[in-house]
Amino acid sequence: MRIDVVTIFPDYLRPLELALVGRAASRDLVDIQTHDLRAWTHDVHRTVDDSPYGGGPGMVMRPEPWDAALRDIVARDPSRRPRVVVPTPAGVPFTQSYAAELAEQDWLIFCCGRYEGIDGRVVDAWADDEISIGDYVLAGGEVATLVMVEAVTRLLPGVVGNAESIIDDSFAHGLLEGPVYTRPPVWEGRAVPEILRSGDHAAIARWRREEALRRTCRRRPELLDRIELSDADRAVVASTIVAAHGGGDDPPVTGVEDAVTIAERGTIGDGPAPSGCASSHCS
Ligand SMILES: C[S@@+](CC[C@H](N)C(=O)[O-])C[C@H]1O[C@@H](n2cnc3c(N)ncnc32)[C@H](O)[C@@H]1O
Repeated sequence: MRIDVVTIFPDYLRPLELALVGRAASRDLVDIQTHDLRAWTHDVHRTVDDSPYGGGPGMVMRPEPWDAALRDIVARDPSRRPRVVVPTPAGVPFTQSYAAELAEQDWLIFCCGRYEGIDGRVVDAWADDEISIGDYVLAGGEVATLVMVEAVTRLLPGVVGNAESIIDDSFAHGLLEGPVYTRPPVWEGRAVPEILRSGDHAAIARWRREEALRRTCRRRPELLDRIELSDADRAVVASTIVAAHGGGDDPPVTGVEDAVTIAERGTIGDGPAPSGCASSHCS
């Protein structure tokens, strides 16, 4: 995959030279090029912004340098058509499935806005995607691009050594991943759940599924509404909700719809663990 990033702060993208993404680049699994938008300006001050039409605070990035930069970069490989991504808090939420979709492309260009953002006309002319990494406002698109490039790159074939770890990640099956443990077996008086040391792989898989369901139910119950749940899954969800209510006065819970309803009422939280849960995170 080829990735181009256009920014007025190329040094901000230097983390892409490090760790997993840096290693992927050095192994030619991804080719990442960073470009300084100011290279496509023609005035002595290398101006990329101007005041907003209609008044108001801040500055807006002018369309001409963006258009010139994108034309130039695209012309470097006429045989391919890139997918152009503009990070913006006003965009569509970035998710794991969005990352997977972008990982299918063979060329991505990220356009890092600054100030009040990029002139809407050049966004309309070029952007295939306008993506938000969350409901908060950053100072620029560089950090959002780092987030997206890392999430996409680790899905490229060969990048993550043990590809199975990707398969079990949070969101891969629509659930949050449960807690994980390593040696020592007891740390500061806290023991690793016995089941994980049992060698019974079927029981371990079941336990992990249940932990994932409990955690998702407590922290992101709306995710449960988007996936198929077996009867066994539903029983885990129901017991989690009952436990979160102290096993108490609420009517019996029959399914995910109830979980979501209760969650929407704001009455479910990281409450007490369902009985039988061995994880320290559940106690
Ligand atoms: C200060 S923000 C502009 C915010 C803009 N006035 C708005 O409210 O939508 C400057 C740049 O940071 C980037 N940015 C800020 N928050 C972001 C987010 N949550 N997701 C993606 N990009 C973001 C975008 O590139 C944006 O153009």
